[in-house]
Amino acid sequence: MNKELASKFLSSINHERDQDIQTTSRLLTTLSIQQLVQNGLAINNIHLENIRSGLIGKLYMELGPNLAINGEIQRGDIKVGDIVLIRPTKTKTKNKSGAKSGKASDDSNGEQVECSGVIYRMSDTQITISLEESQDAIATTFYSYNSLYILKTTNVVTYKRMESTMRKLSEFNTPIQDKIIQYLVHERPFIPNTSNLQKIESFLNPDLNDSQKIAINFAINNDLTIIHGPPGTGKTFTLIELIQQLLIKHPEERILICGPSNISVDTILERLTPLVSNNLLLRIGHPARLLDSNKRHSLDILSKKNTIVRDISQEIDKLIQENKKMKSYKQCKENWNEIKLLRRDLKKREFKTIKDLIIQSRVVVTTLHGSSSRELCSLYRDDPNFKLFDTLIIDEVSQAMEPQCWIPLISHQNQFQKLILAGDNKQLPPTIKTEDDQNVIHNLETTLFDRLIKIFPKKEMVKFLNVQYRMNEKIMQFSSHSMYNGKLLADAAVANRLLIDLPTVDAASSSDDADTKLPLIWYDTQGDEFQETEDEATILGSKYNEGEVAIVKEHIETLRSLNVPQDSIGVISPYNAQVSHLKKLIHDELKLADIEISTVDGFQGREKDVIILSLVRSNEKFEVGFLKEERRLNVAMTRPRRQLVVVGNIEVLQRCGNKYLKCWSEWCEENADVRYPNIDDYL
Ligand SMILES: Nc1ncnc2c1ncn2[C@@H]1O[C@H](COP(=O)(O)OP(=O)(O)OP(=O)(O)O)[C@@H](O)[C@H]1O
Repeated sequence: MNKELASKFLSSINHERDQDIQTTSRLLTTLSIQQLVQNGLAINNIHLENIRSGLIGKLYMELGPNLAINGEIQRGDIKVGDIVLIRPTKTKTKNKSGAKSGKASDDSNGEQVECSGVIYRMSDTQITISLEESQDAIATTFYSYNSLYILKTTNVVTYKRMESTMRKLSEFNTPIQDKIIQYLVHERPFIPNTSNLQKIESFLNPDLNDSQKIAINFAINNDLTIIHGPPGTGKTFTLIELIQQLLIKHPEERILICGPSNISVDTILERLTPLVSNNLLLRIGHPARLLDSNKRHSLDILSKKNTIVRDISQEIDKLIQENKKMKSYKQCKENWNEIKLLRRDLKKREFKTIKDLIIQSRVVVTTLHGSSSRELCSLYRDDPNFKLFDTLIIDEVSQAMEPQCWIPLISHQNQFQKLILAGDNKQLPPTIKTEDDQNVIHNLETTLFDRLIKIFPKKEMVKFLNVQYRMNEKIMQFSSHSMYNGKLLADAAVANRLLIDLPTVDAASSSDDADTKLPLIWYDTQGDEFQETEDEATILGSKYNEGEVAIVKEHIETLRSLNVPQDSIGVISPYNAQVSHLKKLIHDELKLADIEISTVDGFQGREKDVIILSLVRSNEKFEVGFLKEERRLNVAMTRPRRQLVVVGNIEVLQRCGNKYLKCWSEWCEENADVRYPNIDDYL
C-alpha cells in the first residue's frame, strides 16, 4: 500500500509543481513590472540600504523605498515568508558588444543579475530579505544600482521536500516497523484501547466541556486520535489542555507540534507560553515567518544568547561593512577569506548550541515542512536511534495536503508512539493550483483526515467537539444542519447574542435599531439591475458587482450610525476583484480603515461580531463559479458572532443547479430578514 500511495502522490505533486511554475513564469514573462506591481506580485522603486549576517550562514539584505519616487513601499500581495527574486531595474549598462542593453541590468555576459531570498520582515519603510550566504558576492554589487525591484516566485523547495518524502515512503519494505505509519498505510487495524485506561481526574482548565474532555482522555489512552473541531468549538482550547496533560503524565514526554502554516502553529505556541515553562518550548522555523510574540522561542534568538556566537556574528558584520569601503581587489579577497573562516567557526558553534537547545526542550513547534529542517534531523546523523519525540500533533490537518503530513512522519520515522490530528474537513481544503486534471485535484484535496475516515469507516478514533462558543444560534443552524448532521450546540453564553448587546450600541439613541436586533439579514439582488462584471485589470479574470458594493456600503453606514465599532465589522467576498472594489470605497473613500475586508481564505480561523458576505454572482446564465465550493461558504458563514448579512442574488443560487446553494438560499428565505433593494436607492 505504501508504494501505491507514494506513487499516486508523486505524480500529483509533480503536476501541481509544474502548474505552479507555469502560472508564475507566464505572469513574470508576459507582464511588465508595472502590471506585476498592479497585481501585487512585485515591489518596485526600492534600493539596497544594508547587508548584515543572520543565523547559520544567512545574510539579511535591507531595502528601502526610493524616496525620490515614493515615501512608502507599495507592498501588494507580497508578505513575510514569501520567496522573492531581487533584481536591478532598467539601467544603461554596456554588454560585451558595447551596445547599450535595454533589458533589466545584465552582467557582462548578458545574464540577468538577481538574488533570491525569503521576506524576513516588512514595513512601509523597509523590507528585510534573508539570503543564503553564497549570494553575498552578487548581493554586494546591488549597492551600485540606484533602483531595484522584487518579484514573488514559486517556492519549489516545498515541492522538493514532499517529493523526497514520498520517495522515502515508497522505499519502505513491509512489514513496516513504525506503528503509526502502519495505520496510515492500512497495515494495522485500529482497536480503541479499553484496558488499564489512565482517566484524568482533574483537568487544569475548569471550562472544558464534556466533548473536549472525552477527546483529551481518548488521546491520552490511544495511539491514534482525530479531534474533529467545527468552527468555534475549541479545537485549540482542547489541544492546549491535552499537551499539558501529556507533559504531566510523562515528565520525559517530547511532543512535536506541526501545522500547514506558521500562523496555525504560532497560535498554539502563543497560547501555550503562559502555561508551560518556557525553556521547554522551542519554535523551529524561519524567524521571518514567526509571530513577534513567538520569536523569543526561536532558535535564531535563543542561539544568539550564546555570547561567543553573538561576538563572532558581530565581527563578521564589521568585516562586511569594511569590505564595502575597500578599493583594491586584493584587500577585498583577504577580507572575504577572513569572513569565510569566521563563518566556519560560527556554524560549528551554532550547531552545538542548537543541539543543546533541542535536547533541553519538551515541546517543539514547527510547520510540517519545517519538521524536516536540518537543525532537527542533524541529531539522527550522530545517532540514528536517538530518541527525540514520543507524540506528533498535527493541527489544521484539513488545510494540509496529505504529502505534507508525511514529512514529519518520514523525517522522524520510528519515533512516534502517538499521532493526534486536529481539524475540520468541512472547512477550507488545501489550496490547489491545478485546474486541468480532476484526478490530481482529487488526490491533493483529499486530506489525511478524509482518507483515514475512509480506511477506518467506524471512525472510532474520531472525537467530535459539539459545542460552539462563537455564533448566535440562528447563524449556526444552517451550517450545523448541512455540514455536521445537526449535532452542533450553541453555548448558552452565545446562543442569543446580538449586535444590540455590544456596549457601544446604545439602543436608546436610535429610533430604528432593527438592524442591531437581527442575527440574519439577506439583501436579495435578484432582477437584472445588480449584474456582475468581469474584471480585466486582474490577470486571473476575477469578478465584481458594483451594486452589491453599494449595498455593503449602505449597511455599514447604518451599523456605524448605531455605534457598531469599525473593528466589529468584517466584509468577505470570495472574489479578489470585489475585495479590491470594496477596499477602495470603504478604506480609501470612507476612510473606515478598521473594517477588515478580505477573501474567505483571509478569514480562515478568525471571527467578527458582524460579517457582511458579498456573493457577487448575478447573471442570466445562473453561473456561480467557485461559490459551489461548500466548504468555502461554510467558513464564510461561520465567521460572525452576532450578525450575518448576505448580499446576493437568491434566484441565481436557486437555479444554478447546486444542491447546497439551493438549500442555503431556501433556508435563508425562511429564516432571515430578507430585503429587496432598489438599484435607484443605491447608484
Ligand atoms: N469549553 C469552553 N468554554 C468556554 N469557551 C470556550 C471553550 N472552548 C472554546 N472556547 C472559546 O471558543 C473560541 C474558539 O476556540 P478555539 O479558537 O480554540 O476554537 P477553534 O476550533 O480553534 O476555532 P476555529 O476552528 O473556528 O478556528 C475561543 O474564544 C475559546 O476561548
